[in-house]
Amino acid sequence: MPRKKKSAFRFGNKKKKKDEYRTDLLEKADMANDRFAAYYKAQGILPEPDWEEFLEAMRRALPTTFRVAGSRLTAGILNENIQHIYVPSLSDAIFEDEKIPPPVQISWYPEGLAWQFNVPKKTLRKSPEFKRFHSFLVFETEVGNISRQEAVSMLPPLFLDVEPHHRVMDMCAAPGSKTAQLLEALHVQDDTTPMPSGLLLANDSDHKRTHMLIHQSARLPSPALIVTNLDASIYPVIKIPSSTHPSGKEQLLFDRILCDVPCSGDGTIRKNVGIWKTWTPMDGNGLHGLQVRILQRAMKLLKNSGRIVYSTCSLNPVENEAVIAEALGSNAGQGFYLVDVSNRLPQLIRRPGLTVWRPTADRSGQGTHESYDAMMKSDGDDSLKAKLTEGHFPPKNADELNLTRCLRIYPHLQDTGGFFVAVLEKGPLTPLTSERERKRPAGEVPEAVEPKRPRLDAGQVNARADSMETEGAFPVRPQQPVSLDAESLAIGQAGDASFKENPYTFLQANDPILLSCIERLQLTPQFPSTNILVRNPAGDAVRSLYIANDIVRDIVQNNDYTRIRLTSAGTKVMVKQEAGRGAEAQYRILAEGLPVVLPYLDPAALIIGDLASLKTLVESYYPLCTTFQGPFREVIEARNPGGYIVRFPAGELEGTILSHDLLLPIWKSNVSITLMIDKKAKSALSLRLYGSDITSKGGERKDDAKDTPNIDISTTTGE
Ligand SMILES: C[S@@+](CC[C@H](N)C(=O)[O-])C[C@H]1O[C@@H](n2cnc3c(N)ncnc32)[C@H](O)[C@@H]1O
Repeated sequence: MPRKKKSAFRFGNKKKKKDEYRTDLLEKADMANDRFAAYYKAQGILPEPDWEEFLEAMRRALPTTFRVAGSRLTAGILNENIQHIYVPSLSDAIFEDEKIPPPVQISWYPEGLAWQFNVPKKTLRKSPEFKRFHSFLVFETEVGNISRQEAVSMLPPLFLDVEPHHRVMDMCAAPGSKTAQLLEALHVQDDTTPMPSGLLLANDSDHKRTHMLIHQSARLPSPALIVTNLDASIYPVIKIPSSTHPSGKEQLLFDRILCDVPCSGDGTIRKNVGIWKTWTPMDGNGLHGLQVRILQRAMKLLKNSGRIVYSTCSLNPVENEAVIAEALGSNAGQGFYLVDVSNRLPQLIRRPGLTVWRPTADRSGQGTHESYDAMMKSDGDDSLKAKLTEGHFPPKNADELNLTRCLRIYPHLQDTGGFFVAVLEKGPLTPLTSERERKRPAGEVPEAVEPKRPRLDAGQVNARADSMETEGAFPVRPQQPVSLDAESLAIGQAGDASFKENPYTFLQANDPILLSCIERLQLTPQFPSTNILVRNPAGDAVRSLYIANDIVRDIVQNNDYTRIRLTSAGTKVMVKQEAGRGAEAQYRILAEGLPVVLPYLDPAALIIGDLASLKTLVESYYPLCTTFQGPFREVIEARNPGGYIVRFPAGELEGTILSHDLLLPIWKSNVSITLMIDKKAKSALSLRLYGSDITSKGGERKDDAKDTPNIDISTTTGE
């Protein structure tokens, strides 16, 4: 429940202005917690002179930050629009006699694609200069071209260095802001190769949240994406065909793994101000065990020479350096080490990881101990001592582990949230492990890699809120409990009957529906017919056809879908469309599936449009074919009812500039056509092209195209 706004007047005018940015006012005097102060001072996370500045920053509202997302081409165009149209138009903005600062680029984010601005929401909505920018942000966010994400939350994917051929796992992925970044990296060569050979396996143990993740990732539709719903700490072996043995299978190992683990989230206190009231050292203590097990599991799933990024939005060393140290300690001899990333993102101000810290099981934050032995020898309550393990404490070999290579980000350094990142790599095999590998018969899945049943932490763990949910994109409580119940722990080799999602089935390449689809849509012989899936128990081509790349197909075909709790695979590319009066239903290519299908579309199938026709299609929902002029009208009048792709060549008309060719799907009925993109995407396109939303609202018919079916142009996923 949002807190009731309290008056900010008692701070006087100057203070009031700063607090205007808050949506959830808690009086500044209440933004204090003795337990927090006692504990973090004892940890020595900062030099004493920095403490007040740090606390002051922790109490200020977080600036709005966003990232220009989506495909490289769209991102480039949008970023130029922000830089050359919106920023200049906002440079002299005055609101209530005060000059408002325009958005600025976040200095350390590559290619200037991330932005920060400190403007109260009220100003955004009321000031005319900001209103247009606000609409732009809203529409482009809706269509996935802009991701409102906390600046520090953008860091882990940057350190992961994902390439299009990598097999990547995002172990705790929901709601998916980092998954989106990883997908973008996987698709970075989309202009030439829209079907990357790599994989992104995004997982979350919370079923509801996996659906947020799917919704979120649908904004960058990918044939390389799989979503599963499992406990990452006991993630099962995924089998794929052996690369060396024709009929054998091998374990899927990953080149890159992101462990953005559940944490206490005290680094998000600037937006989750409720943490001020509730924080105790026990929040982090209780999560340490799960965090270690997730990281240890990731280490088992990593290829040699692979990379793991471990991150939290917590400042607590027990959730950070202690986890890294314990996981490295338990994998000694496996070639893991902390990577020195001090030369990466030079504009990012960071502090080194800690080598000493002082855990406590005392809720007051007092009674900290330098080591496990010291705690055990101390007077005090044994039941409290039992809450801490040796792993909560600094290891004796902290220097050897290079814990200072971890990154700590503090709010006062660059006006961000608090964050922790560690980059781990696995070097080449040690002689001992190489020997074991050599002895295993070719193609055999090693048994030892299946996770053991872990020791359970007492009670439940709290999943921390991440940027998207608290920024209002999803109505989820920030501290959602995730239970580690016996059932989820039992997922091993056997299927999971409690899993209720529909299975995916690949169509035969000679499936008659698929063949007729290929013929009607004029797809070339190179179209990957063996990579088309449907989602229903019978495996029938019902309403939607999905496409997956080869590695996704291998996973779906070689693993029981209930065992891996397969929640999503590949991306939807075609749907069956009712064709209206008397005509037969047929499949059409979805706008979001177009980038993947386009390379297989016979160029003769494309209709060439013009900028005047584009404007008509954007303005109205079902314009009659007779509304159009010239060659475009001739071509569409000659076509049978059905779905087509129109190429609008780059050009200029009456001040409207189309800088790149635009490809859009249309549906042609007997007498009218309609643009097959959803309303928000259409509004975003309109704003980009014409500077305002010229679309007719609500999709009412402005003509008498009575034969036009009511077309569902939503972009939701699922059958
Ligand atoms: C910090 S959030 C992840 C945020 C996400 N990476 C993003 O950028 O949007 C942690 C996530 O871990 C999930 N989680 C908690 N326990 C888990 C477990 N044992 N296995 C997998 N996911 C878990 C929670 O449901 C939550 O979505």
